[in-house]
Amino acid sequence: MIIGLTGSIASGKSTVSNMLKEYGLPIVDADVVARLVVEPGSETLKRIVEAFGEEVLTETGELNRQKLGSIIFNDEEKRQTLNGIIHPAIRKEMLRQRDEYIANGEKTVIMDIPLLFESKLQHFVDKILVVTVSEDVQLERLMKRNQLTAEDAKARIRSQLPLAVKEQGADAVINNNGTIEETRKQLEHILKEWGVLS
Ligand SMILES: CC(C)(COP(=O)(O)OP(=O)(O)OC[C@H]1O[C@@H](n2cnc3c(N)ncnc32)[C@H](O)[C@@H]1O)[C@@H](O)C(=O)NCCC(=O)NCCS
Ligand SMILES: Nc1ncnc2c1ncn2[C@@H]1O[C@H](COP(=O)(O)OP(=O)(O)OP(=O)(O)O)[C@@H](O)[C@H]1O
Repeated sequence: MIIGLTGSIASGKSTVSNMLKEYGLPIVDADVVARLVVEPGSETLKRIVEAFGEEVLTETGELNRQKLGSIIFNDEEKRQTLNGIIHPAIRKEMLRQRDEYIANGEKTVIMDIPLLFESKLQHFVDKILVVTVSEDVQLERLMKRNQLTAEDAKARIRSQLPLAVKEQGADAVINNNGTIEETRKQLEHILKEWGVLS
C-alpha cells in the first residue's frame, strides 16, 4: 500500500514522518527530493538560474534557498515559474524511489508530499493521511520554527490550499494540535485500521 502523507506548512508532517520511520516504514520525502534535484551541476538548477538570475545562487554555486523562498512565497507568478521547472524533476525522482522500494519487496511505502493536493498527485497513492492543526497553532509553530515574522509566515500559509480543504480529501486525519503523544496515538490507531501495524 502506498500512503500519501500530507498537510500544510508546519502542520506536523515531518513529526509524523519521523514516527513512521521509527516503525521501520520506508519514506519518500518530497522536500528531500526537492533538494536532491537542484544539486550543483543539475539541469534543474541551471534552468532555475536562467529564470531567476545568478542572485539565487550562493557564493559556492549552491541554490540560495532563503533567497529563492523570499521571492516565490510572495509572488504567485514566480512560484508557478519555479514549480514548472522543479516539479517534473521531483515527481520523476519520487516515483523512482517508490518503485525501487516496491521492487525490493516493501509492502508499504510512505510518500511525504506537502503539495499532494495542490499538484493533484492523489493518483500516486492508495490512501491519503492528512496532518492538520488549527490556523493559530500553525502560524505560531511556523513563526517559531523558521524565525519568521507573522506577515512572512502568513504568506507561506497562503501559498497552499487551506487545511480544511485537504481534510475533505483525506482517508484519515490526524489532529496535531495536542501533544506529540496524542498525535502518536492517533497515528497508531489509523495504521492498525489500515492493517499496516498489528
Ligand atoms: C523555495 C525553496 C527553495 C525554499 O526552501 P526552504 O529550505 O526555505 O524550504 P523547504 O524546501 O524546507 O520547504 C518548506 C515547506 O514550504 C512549502 N513549500 C515549498 N515549496 C512550495 C511551493 N512551491 N508552493 C507552496 N509551498 C511550498 C512546503 O510545505 C515545504 O514543506 C524550496 O521550498 C523549493 O525548492 N520549493 C520548490 C519545490 C517544492 O514545491 N517543494 C515542495 C514539495 S514538492
Ligand atoms: N504536537 C506538537 N507539539 C508541539 N510542537 C510540535 C508538534 N508537532 C510539531 N511540532 C513542531 O512544529 C513545527 C512544525 O512541525 P513539522 O516540522 O513536523 O511540520 P511539517 O508539516 O513537516 O512542516 P513543513 O511542511 O514546513 O516541512 C516543528 O518545529 C515541530 O517541532
